[in-house]
Amino acid sequence: MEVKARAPGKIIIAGEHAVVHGSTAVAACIDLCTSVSLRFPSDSDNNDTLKLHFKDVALEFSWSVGKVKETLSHLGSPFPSTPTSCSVETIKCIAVLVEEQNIPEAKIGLASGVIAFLWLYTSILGFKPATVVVTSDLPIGAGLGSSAAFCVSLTAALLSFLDSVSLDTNHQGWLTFGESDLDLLNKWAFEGEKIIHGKPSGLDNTVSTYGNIIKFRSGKLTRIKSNMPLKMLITNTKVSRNTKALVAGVSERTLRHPDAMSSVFNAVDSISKELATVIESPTPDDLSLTEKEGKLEELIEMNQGLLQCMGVSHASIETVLRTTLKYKLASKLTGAGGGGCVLTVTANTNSS
Ligand SMILES: Nc1ncnc2c1ncn2[C@@H]1O[C@H](COP(=O)(O)OP(=O)(O)OP(=O)(O)O)[C@@H](O)[C@H]1O
Ligand SMILES: C[C@@](O)(CCO)CC(=O)[O-]
Ligand SMILES: [Mg+2]
Repeated sequence: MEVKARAPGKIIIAGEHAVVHGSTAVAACIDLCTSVSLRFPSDSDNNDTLKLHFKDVALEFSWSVGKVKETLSHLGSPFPSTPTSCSVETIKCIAVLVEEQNIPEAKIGLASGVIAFLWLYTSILGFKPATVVVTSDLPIGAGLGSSAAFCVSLTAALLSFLDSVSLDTNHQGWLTFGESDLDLLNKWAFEGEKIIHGKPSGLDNTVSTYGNIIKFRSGKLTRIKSNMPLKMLITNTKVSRNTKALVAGVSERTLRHPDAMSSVFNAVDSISKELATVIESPTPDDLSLTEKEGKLEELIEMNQGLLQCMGVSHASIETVLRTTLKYKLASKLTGAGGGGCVLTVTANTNSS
């Protein structure tokens, strides 16, 4: 039996990093997805292996299910309906299973994704042999939420085997989860993100799980209905970075300058809220569209300035900003920054 699940990546239109510290953020999913296929061997295969294949980075892992069980069975897995954090001790136990796989030094950054896989797999399905294959349209580690899309698509594939989860409505040939199951999916995916990111806000997994455009603050999402066309260009600087390290860097700066950083986070909160209002408000004519686009561009520029204050911009991002400014286009980094992707508003009525 084989199941295939997919989940989208995202752009953060406003509020990254500040959202980790309690500010509002606005994010939208994009039509680039990560897909996970999960296949159980037939009884006649007499197979005792759990295999994981990261196709995009050409890495294959395999474990004897007996060995995985020996390492983790004391936890009482599976506990699929109880999204549970992976403790530091358990991460250490799983890390031993990952170290045995001898990941080449150049790809060692992917190890946290493998730990997240083993935690989600064993917590939801227990100790069963299977082959899991991961492929993605998304650049990995570039700010478009590849880690969240991985956690959400993997969790969706795993949960689809539970009797309690009902998959019904057909959406473009894919079955979807019902509202209460989406909540379970999102909570488990968040546990995976915690292993990869350290201290995620939950924004990325939430927008990947629920889709469309959302406003998000302190773990709570509000769906947004856009009342204007939103045209954005995404530029990948191809400078690789690591979200966990960037988030930790902002927290350290916050410890050094608590008052100043608190003002920065408050300003971002106001920007995200105003941006959401602009997107949602009615656009009766071309004149109001031009006015709204102007506001959107200004808010994007202001958010970028504050991201610079947080210390997460990068020379490669500044180069894209200077280039788009030549064409009077507003840009900001999207995701964790430090390289990765830049978002540019390409307004409909901008003729310059
Ligand atoms: N297709 C994939 N194959 C294997 N591992 C993946 C894949 N997609 C994501 N990952 C895991 O996610 C990690 C990248 O996550 P990271 O949070 O640093 O970047 P991102 O999610 O792309 O950007 P951001 O968090 O800023 O949106 C990788 O190191 C790997 O562990
Ligand atoms: C940098 C950050 O705000 C977004 C990463 O896409 C981290 C998070 O919200 O978890
Ligand atoms: Mg990520």
